[in-house]
Amino acid sequence: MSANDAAQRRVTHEEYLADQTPVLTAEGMTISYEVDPPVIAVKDVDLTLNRGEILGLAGESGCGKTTLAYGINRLLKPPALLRSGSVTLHDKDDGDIDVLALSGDELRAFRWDKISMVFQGAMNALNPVISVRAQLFDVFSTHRPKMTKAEKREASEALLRLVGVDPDRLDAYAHELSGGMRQRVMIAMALALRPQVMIMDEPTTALDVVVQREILREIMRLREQFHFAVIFITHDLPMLLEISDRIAIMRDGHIVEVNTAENIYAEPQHEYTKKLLSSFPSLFGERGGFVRGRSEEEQS
Ligand SMILES: Nc1ncnc2c1ncn2[C@@H]1O[C@H](COP(=O)(O)OP(=O)(O)OP(=O)(O)O)[C@@H](O)[C@H]1O
Repeated sequence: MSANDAAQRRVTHEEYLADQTPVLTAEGMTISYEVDPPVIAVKDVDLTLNRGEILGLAGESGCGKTTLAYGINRLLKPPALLRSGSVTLHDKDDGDIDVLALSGDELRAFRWDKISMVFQGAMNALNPVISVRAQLFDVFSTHRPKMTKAEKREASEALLRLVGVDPDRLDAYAHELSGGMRQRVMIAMALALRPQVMIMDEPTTALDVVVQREILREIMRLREQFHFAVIFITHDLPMLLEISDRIAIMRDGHIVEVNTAENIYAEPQHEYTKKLLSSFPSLFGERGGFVRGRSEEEQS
């Protein structure tokens, strides 16, 4: 094989995985909604997230993506019920943590610190009547009680700068911010304690395309800087192909295929993946490259 061939050869999923270290493993996850009749939303799902990796979770509305994410982060509320499964965080400091065994206080300490979540529609997650400052301070007060007020202010300002929000917005309330800014503030909160895993559930879906792309770029840049891993949930497969290292395709509660983004695009194995890909005609034109690779100027 020539050097050129080797450079161009796509790696197989196995080759890709051989270079990776898992940060989160979920096994045998089955989650139901105990209504009449019960809805089994997630069916015997296994999912491994590697350190520093962006794993896209794609699939059409109602296939169980959000339910799986909530199950992994212990956010399920009745009538949702985790019927079976295990979730292990392979913590870089404390070794393996059995997430499902954490008690109330342990769980509060764990969330945001080890795994944080950016929800669909930040307006629901941010409290509209409390200032951005108070919400960021609250994360620090709960998890880093020794921090002084000055340290919290400094850290909060630095976080806002990181996500491209002017620190003078600290005194603003969520309802005074644009949708894009709210989502950035949410990302800042999720980054506050430098978690090893971030779960992002449709974090940019409600935003216009320009703001969406800006925020995706920020997420990619921050990931390079802080090496967190991301489970990125969306039904927008073209976007996932741009930003993800690997993609898991979910359908009707099952993960039907997982592979590197390149292999999912070039050699989809499952019929449903093929169908999903073909439902985005734009994929068969020139691919975007808007987040990775080319700069704005090069694209224009
Ligand atoms: N509270 C509930 N009671 C009963 N069924 C529910 C409830 N919440 C969700 N479901 C069902 O569980 C299944 C999975 O829903 P889920 O929200 O996880 O899907 P999703 O892939 O995240 O969809 P979307 O992209 O629309 O958010 C769906 O069939 C949904 O109707």
